[in-house]
Amino acid sequence: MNEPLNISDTTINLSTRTPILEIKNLKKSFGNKAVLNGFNLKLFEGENLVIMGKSGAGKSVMVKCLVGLMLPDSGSITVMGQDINALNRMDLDKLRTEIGFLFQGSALYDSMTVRENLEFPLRRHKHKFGNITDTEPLVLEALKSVGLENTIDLMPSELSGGMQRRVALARALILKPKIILYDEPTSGLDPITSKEIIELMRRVQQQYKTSSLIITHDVDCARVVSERMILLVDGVNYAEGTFEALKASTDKNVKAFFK
Ligand SMILES: Nc1ncnc2c1ncn2[C@@H]1O[C@H](COP(=O)(O)OP(=O)(O)OP(=O)(O)O)[C@@H](O)[C@H]1O
Repeated sequence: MNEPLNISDTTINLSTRTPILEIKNLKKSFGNKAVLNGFNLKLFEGENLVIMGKSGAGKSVMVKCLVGLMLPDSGSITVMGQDINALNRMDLDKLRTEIGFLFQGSALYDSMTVRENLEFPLRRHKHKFGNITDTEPLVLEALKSVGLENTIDLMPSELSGGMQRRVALARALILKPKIILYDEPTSGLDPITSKEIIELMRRVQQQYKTSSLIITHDVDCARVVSERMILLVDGVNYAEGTFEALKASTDKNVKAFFK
């Protein structure tokens, strides 16, 4: 296994921290095309970890393996100490409530109000909070954390693209996950709305004390939200370090990310 280029930064000390999510030696090929070639990752409690990779580098394949939508050829994924490939459906479903997702297309259900969209995960994962008869306080709390409590009875079509993404984040937060997985959280948004989402991601982390895995192409987003970054090149974690340390690197593959 190749060691990643460790662009060290003395301001972060990882040895004292516990990984909440760990990917070990993940491999996935399609035919004779190796997409993930022994990818490793540790997400520590309370950190914002950004993964950057060029288009086609295998970020989506990695996310699909992580959420159980795709089986890796080999390697392991451990979430809160549990190997996800060893879990039965029920236990996997339970564990999924500890991970909130904000995907690119984070589609809200068009035919449901904002309230109903947020109630959906509460009803689906009853085991987490029990059978809640009054969902309104939880719905309002989640909407408040994204600054949109006044949209509770609106339809998604009445919201701007940025507001829809914030509601989708509220829907991810309502189950109080320990980990949030953001896949291209700013894609398709104008620069001002992107900035709002980026600020919100920082606030959410402080308020909910989540650990976040953020997959993005957006260098600005990476600069603002990342505590640490991993650059995915040729199916492996090519380089790791803080944004500033990586940006200062003279390695040509690393420099290519910051042009
Ligand atoms: N189901 C599949 N069958 C065959 N090849 C696939 C499949 N899924 C992904 N690939 C291939 O794996 C490679 C990595 O794809 P992936 O979607 O993970 O890239 P990415 O890093 O997410 O790119 P982007 O930033 O453009 O979304 C691509 O070459 C893609 O064609």
